[in-house]
Amino acid sequence: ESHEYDALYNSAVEAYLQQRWYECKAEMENAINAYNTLKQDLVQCRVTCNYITSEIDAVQYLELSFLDTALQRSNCLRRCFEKHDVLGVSDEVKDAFARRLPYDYLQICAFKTGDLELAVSSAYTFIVANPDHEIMQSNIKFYQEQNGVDPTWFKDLESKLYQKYYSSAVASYSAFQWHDVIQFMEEAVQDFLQEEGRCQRSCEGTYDHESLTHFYIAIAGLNYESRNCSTLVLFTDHWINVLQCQVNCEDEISIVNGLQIKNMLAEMYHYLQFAYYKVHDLTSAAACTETALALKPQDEAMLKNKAFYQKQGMDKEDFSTRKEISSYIEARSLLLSQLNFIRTKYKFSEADLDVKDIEQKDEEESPIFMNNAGVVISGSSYPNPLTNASLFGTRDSAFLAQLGDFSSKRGLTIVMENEELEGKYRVATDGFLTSEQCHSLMNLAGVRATKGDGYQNESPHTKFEKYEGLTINRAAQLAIKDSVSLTEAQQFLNITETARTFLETYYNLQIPLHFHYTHLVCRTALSDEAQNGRHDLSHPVHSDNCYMQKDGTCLREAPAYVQRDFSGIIYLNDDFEGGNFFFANRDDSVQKTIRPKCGRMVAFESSDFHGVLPVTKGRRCAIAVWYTLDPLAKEGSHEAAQQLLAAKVSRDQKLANADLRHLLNEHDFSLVKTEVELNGPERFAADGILNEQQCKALMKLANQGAIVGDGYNAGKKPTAQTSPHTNHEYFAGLRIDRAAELAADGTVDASAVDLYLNSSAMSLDFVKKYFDM
Ligand SMILES: O=C(O)CCC(=O)C(=O)O
Ligand SMILES: [Fe+2]
Repeated sequence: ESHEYDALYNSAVEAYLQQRWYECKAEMENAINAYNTLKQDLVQCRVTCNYITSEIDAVQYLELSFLDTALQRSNCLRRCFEKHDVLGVSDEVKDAFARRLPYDYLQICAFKTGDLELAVSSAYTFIVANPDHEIMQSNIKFYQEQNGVDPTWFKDLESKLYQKYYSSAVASYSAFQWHDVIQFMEEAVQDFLQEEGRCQRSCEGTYDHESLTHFYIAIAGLNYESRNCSTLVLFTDHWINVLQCQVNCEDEISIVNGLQIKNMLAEMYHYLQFAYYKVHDLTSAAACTETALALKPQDEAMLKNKAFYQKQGMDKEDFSTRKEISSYIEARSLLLSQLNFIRTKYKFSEADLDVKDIEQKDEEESPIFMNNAGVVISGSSYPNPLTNASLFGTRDSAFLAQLGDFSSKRGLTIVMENEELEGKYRVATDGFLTSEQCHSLMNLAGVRATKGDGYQNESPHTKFEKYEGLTINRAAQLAIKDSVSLTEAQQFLNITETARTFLETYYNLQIPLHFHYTHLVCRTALSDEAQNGRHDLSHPVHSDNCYMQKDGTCLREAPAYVQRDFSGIIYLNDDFEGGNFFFANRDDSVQKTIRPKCGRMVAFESSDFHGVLPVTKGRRCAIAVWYTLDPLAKEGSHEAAQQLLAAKVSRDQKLANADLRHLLNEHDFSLVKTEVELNGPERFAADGILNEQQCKALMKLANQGAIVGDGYNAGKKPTAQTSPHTNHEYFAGLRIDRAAELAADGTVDASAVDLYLNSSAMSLDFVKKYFDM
């Protein structure tokens, strides 16, 4: 059956499809209004029913009294939802609204009916949530170029109050309207906090309908001793999701005009303290400074401000965190500790439970290792580009054929994919290298991987292994100096390029994938005796683009390499013990291991938790490549290395010419740059054509014989003009024929003129030989 809200939306879409523009416009506006009211009702129900659970203490989660309360709450919600008919909307329609699709339709229908203002704001509202939508981008451009379009029409119709206030406050700040900054920003703060509360209420959503009632009924029917354990795990999983969603709320809403604002709350108090200072309200300024610090401790600017206000005579009492924020922080830390509690306390029972998750862990010993990347940084995360669905093409038969073709042409075999590797974007592929190639790359690593390149000689991860690293750039540098073989360095580059194009193809990416960083790494076990008492990993569980938190989440924020989207590790050997790669669970335990072998690549989303089991015997080598979708973040050195090697090839080709080689050797000339480095055909740079002494002699010749205009005003008398190019310089020349005349009448040194003649002849010879003429 079709629900009321679905019907409204679908009928508007239908009108659009049938080009009934006026109806489309009216109905879509209706649907949008109805949906917004619905969202408010939904939150209101949760607020109303929430008091029932609000008293629950974390420890009570296991108690029956909690289940009792939960059941009451569930009933309250159900009554409220029924009253407002808030369940009457399908997931598809919910999704459409979440993606702001209605504004895409509304934009067209409004335009067709001549309502340019609504068309413009709809387009803008849509692009705010879909910034990469190309068609809408060009629509926006089109509207910008239309006559009679008012710039204020480009506004976000879905923008929340706090977003409007925030924008107004920032605009007032730019206009030095301090009182307005205060007024708007104070409103923005209040509404931000309310919105954060609404967001938290919506997090409780996923379970409210359908399964929630069943679930609570199921749980309430059991007594404490005989409770069904898998139901409890189900419940725990759900509750973790809810808490996690609530923890994320702050970041989730820290967006203005489609832009993520880092530490938005702290930022607001930053504006406030400044505005209060400007209106000479130092007490409020001090309080806002302290509040900003409570939200973002160690903020340098704010610490300086505090010192400044102290100097202005503000006392300790003046620096008190504002009440709304102290309670906000308190509530937030309670949330975090609940999340932590439920994650750790509930885990213990899992060992006794017969659930799928646990069975898998038994395949492999699953040691719990400490992760040493527990850096906690507050603030908002780097947005994950992979959430943009339009990034990936459809995996239809045409695509599969193309992938098959690509793989077979290069001798690649996909051996394990998402399903088997239990994740998203995970793939293991064999055949990237032949055993000769593996050999020669291991040789490259062995001969030249040096201390300080990529990593130190000592492993950054464990004292039980030695660590060698070689970056792509250094490999190229070494090849230039003939310290390593050019072919090996080229292989290093080529293999990463093949891997890159493979992943671009495999993921069916609609935009290019770039290198972010590349290096070759070998881990070697120290002696057998040295392995005694070893309990650590070769590479502790980590993520390649974010910081793992104690609570199992991951903070994608600098200084983590936030731009990394995919990781690919290409293995060079398997004749070592231990050293399996593994994907990790959120508690650092092993989820799935993969045995390295020559030519095998394992690729995954960089945020995935993973690590390397201890290498207990032998040497394990791999090429690690990180990729980014952000063209601005692409690895400069990868291209530089490619250039260097190409330059080397081109130079080697030139030097294959024996005449040129001879000339270079004979005169101590050196070829510095060729066409490749100079970015164009028939160009070169060479050193050593003249030595220092010769340069001095020619400079002296110029000083004695050069005159204004010579060479440029040939045949004419020197003019008053100082330089043919600029009025700010004196420009003098000495043609070779006039130099000869001057030598003949003794005005200049004849040997210098000889040198002038010889060196130009030499350069002619060089040019002829270089270009093989
Ligand atoms: O060598 C491996 O298998 C993984 C290495 C890794 O995860 C890393 O370097 O970030
Ligand atoms: Fe990694």
